[in-house]
Amino acid sequence: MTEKEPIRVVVAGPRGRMGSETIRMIAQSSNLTLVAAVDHGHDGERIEDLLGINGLSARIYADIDACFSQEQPDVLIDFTHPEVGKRNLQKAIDYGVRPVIGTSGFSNEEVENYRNQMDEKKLGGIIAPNFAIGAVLVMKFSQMAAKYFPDAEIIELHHDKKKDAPSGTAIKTAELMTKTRQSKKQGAPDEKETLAGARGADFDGMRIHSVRLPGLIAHQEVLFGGKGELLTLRHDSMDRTSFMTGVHYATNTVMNLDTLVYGLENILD
Ligand SMILES: NC(=O)C1=CN([C@@H]2O[C@H](COP(=O)(O)OP(=O)(O)OC[C@H]3O[C@@H](n4cnc5c(N)ncnc54)[C@H](OP(=O)(O)O)[C@@H]3O)[C@@H](O)[C@H]2O)C=CC1
Ligand SMILES: O=C(O)C1=N[C@H](C(=O)O)C[C@H](O)C1
Repeated sequence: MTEKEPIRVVVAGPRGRMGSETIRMIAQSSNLTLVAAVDHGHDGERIEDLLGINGLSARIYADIDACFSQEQPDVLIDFTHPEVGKRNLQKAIDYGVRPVIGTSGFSNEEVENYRNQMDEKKLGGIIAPNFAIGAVLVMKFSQMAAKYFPDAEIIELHHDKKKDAPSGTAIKTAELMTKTRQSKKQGAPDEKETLAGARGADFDGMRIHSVRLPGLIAHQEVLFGGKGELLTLRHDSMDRTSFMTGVHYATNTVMNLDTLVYGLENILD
């Protein structure tokens, strides 16, 4: 019996909170192999020297074109910054590398554009605003609940190094809720903010609030109010390992896809 070749993975953002956790996950995986990393500095260095993980001799490239043409990876995993993630995804499509994108900041129009390009090439990939299984379940449960409770508010809470607000997860949750929630402007019709921003961001009349504090990792609460009752859905990522089951699963799954999927919920059984 022949052993299956491991999936050849490149990670963009290897020094980051998520990129470094992803590299630790790959190092422990029996069917993934890290062939290189893409960083905007540290060109030519080795991952083991950069992260202190013994035995990971994968090279770091500052130039993604050089990385893809020399290493010929199967999959790119990207945890960088919104603008960088978009550039890297486009490069992955150009080189026929399957993208697994965790970086936030993609609009529906952008996803559609990348999907059209990938459909033409029959290239599999995923953009997932959140790879934690519990967070994905909160999104799905919120979609169910919004049908019965159109009055809802999302509170997302993150560490104070996070660059974007609201979180990609909160936006995706709100988008899923619009599939079942009757559109309405919430709160008193004549409500007035005496301090700008007090009522949070407006998404189809529903409010999203972003909390940023040291000590937090990634958390989300969705509150649904009805006559005499309140339903609260909450998920907490206590540690970035919470995202790794989803990243590993997505990396395996994109090998058998021929389109771009938006959201981990679309590939879970
Ligand atoms: N989908 C999911 O489940 C999750 C998604 N995220 C998202 O992932 C992204 C990264 O988060 P996080 O790891 O916390 O952020 P970090 O800031 O810790 O990491 C981002 C890394 O990308 C590096 N970087 C910047 N430019 C480039 C470039 N051109 N090429 C390669 N690397 C580059 C940064 O380097 P430098 O600091 O030198 O600029 C940094 O090391 C965010 O968008 C976040 O919202 C986060 C957690 C879970
Ligand atoms: O920046 C983070 O940390 C996270 N970002 C993602 C998002 O914007 O939703 C996923 C998770 O919430 C952690």
